[in-house]
Amino acid sequence: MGKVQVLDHPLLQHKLSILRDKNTGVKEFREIVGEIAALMCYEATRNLPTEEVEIETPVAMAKTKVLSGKKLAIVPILRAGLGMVDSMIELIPSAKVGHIGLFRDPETHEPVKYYCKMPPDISERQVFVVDPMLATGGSAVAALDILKKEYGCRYLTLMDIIAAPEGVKAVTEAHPDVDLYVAAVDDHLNEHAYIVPGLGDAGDRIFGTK
Ligand SMILES: O=P(O)(O)OC[C@H]1O[C@H](OP(=O)(O)OP(=O)(O)O)[C@H](O)[C@@H]1O
Ligand SMILES: O=c1cc[nH]c(=O)[nH]1
Ligand SMILES: [Mg+2]
Repeated sequence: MGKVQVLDHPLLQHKLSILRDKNTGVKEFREIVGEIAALMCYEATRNLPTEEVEIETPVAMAKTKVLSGKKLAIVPILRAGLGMVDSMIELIPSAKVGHIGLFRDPETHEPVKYYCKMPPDISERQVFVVDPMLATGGSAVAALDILKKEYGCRYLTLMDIIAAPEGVKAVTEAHPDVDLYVAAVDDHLNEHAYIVPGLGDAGDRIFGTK
């Protein structure tokens, strides 16, 4: 069973409150999504393997650590997941980026796939799938299905800023091997499958499309 970790660091909770505020404008919303993604990435990469290397500092020889193990990839679920990518790449500059385009059908709330492009060696990489919102879980489950079944990915982590309990349940049942990192688990979904209290439509607030 993958672990579900709710990252309740005070900095994350503070920034999340700004995102939730309906008066927060596009510029600040976008900046804070990036800041939250960086803080979450810091925690989600905590257990990456390291190896010892020897280097020469200006003062002496030193045995120090560098990242080892699998190469990394970041896979945003379009559109809203794009808002999390840049700040993560700043922390992990060697990561490759794949894209999965999914939108929720407004009537059925089922995910509809419209785009997919992955680095050629994605199956060998440790993949971080990112999206600000985990509502019904349909989009995240579909993205993880695509990565496993169509691309042979085996090492997957999911990062969402806000989750609904329904989404956490759907992902952990469909993909029990995948670790899930969220900054908050909210109360419930409303009749439009929006997270309550949530922050509204993350994609629209990042890109100013409403
Ligand atoms: O858990 P679910 O019920 O599937 O809902 C979550 C999905 O909905 C949002 O995307 P949306 O469909 O609004 O597309 P967008 O990012 O292009 O706005 C969000 O960014 C997730 O991808
Ligand atoms: O609350 C929600 C649910 C799905 N997608 C969003 O952007 N927000
Ligand atoms: Mg949207």
